[in-house]
Amino acid sequence: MQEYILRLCKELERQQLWDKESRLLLAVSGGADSMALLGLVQQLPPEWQPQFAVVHVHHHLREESDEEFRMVQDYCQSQGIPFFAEHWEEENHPKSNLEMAAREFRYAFFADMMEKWSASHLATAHHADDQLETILMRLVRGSTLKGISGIAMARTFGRGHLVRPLLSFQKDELYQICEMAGIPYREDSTNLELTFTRNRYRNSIIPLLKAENNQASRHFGNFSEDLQDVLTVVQPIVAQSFRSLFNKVEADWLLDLTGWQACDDSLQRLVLSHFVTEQMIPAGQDFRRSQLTAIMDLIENQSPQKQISLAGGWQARKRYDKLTFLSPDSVRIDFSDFSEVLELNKWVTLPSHGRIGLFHGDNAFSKELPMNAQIVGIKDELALMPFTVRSRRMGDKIVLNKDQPFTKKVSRLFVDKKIPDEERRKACIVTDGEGRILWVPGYAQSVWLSENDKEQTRYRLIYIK
Ligand SMILES: Nc1ncnc2c1ncn2[C@@H]1O[C@H](COP(=O)(O)OP(=O)(O)OP(=O)(O)O)[C@@H](O)[C@H]1O
Repeated sequence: MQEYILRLCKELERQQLWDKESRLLLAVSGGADSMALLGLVQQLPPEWQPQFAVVHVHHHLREESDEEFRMVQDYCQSQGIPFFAEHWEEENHPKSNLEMAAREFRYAFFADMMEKWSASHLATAHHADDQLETILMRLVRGSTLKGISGIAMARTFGRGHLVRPLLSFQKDELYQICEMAGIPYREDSTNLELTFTRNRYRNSIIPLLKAENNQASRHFGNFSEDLQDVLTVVQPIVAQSFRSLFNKVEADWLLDLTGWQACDDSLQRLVLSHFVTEQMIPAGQDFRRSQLTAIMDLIENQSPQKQISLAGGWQARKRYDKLTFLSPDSVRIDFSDFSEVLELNKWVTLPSHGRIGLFHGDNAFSKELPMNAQIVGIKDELALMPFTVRSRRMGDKIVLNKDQPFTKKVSRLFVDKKIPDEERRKACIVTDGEGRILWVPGYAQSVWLSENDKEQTRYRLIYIK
């Protein structure tokens, strides 16, 4: 045990994670990892032991959660360690993206507790095997440079710092620490329940890598540190270019493309990566590299006016020599003046959500469309090119019903269908060359559209939400 404690002290010194004046919150789930962290911190020599308390989130996801909660609580009570817990009640669980929501809830509580307890540091028990999995998963699915550098040993969080003192410890060693120090733990089932992809890596892929070289996780850890070192050194140069090229306008960011073109290609990519990881996505979350490529493509695209949707509700809008990154809040408002002509065989990304396209009437590629694709045929003889997709405007009217056509205000249509306000704002309108409203995708079809999408028409419109 002494050997492990010394190792932790060395790590604290090397990385300057905390000192005895710090106030430390330990995130303890009840698994071997975080219980080992707690055990180690308890046994730190006085020069490295800060004041500490335990924070725990009861997720109410599994029956065992109760047992874990009680075990951590009882252990803290018996050791005289302050213990703070929060419940994520079942009625607050979302239907999808449970893992992400659980994580957000957890970290919001941790940040809140840092305020309340005046903590300077929060420590989680991420270890070398977590690091290996994270880097591998991010490399495989495509991530930014910062993303593939893995879990950082320390970063700013809440009113202080989030630290991971066990990143150089292997999972097996954490089990050993619990056994040696007689610390109770429950099998880490949080992940088993929540992260299916991670589990595939953990159970199938990582064992193969470790069979190849049992020091694999240590080597990934070294790689992570090396890459983070490189990024730290390069960072000031990139940040300086970023400041000279990007301007913040309220919640949005403006990029001057003239200055951008004068910049070296490699620096462009680094600056963009810096922008998305530092400004667009919440700290600690990963960003797909394909998003970076999409932005580069938009910049280099011949067309002077174009816009694309990005992760997290952001939009990139190109207007000649300016590229605006619209924040999710601005996107909601900005949709009010959106208008784009539909070109044959091309998708237009809608600022609110989804995409819409104009295609030939044959059913050639219907098979490749997602299940939620909505397809309508345009009656050949009636609607006139060019077709446009735009946001709603005051006074928009649509002609409904084939047998007895009648005109209806689009706003009335939403009222009748009891569509919530935020949905109404996102709705789009397709018009023909005469400005007649053909379609309000998802809500109403005019008499200019065929009743049946199987009917032969020259053109079809496809909307994918
Ligand atoms: N319910 C919980 N209560 C307190 N701390 C927790 C809880 N769940 C996880 N933690 C902390 O977070 C660490 C990482 O846990 P886990 O791997 O389950 O989370 P994760 O979602 O993968 O983390 P991250 O998204 O931060 O990488 C644990 O070792 C522990 O310190």
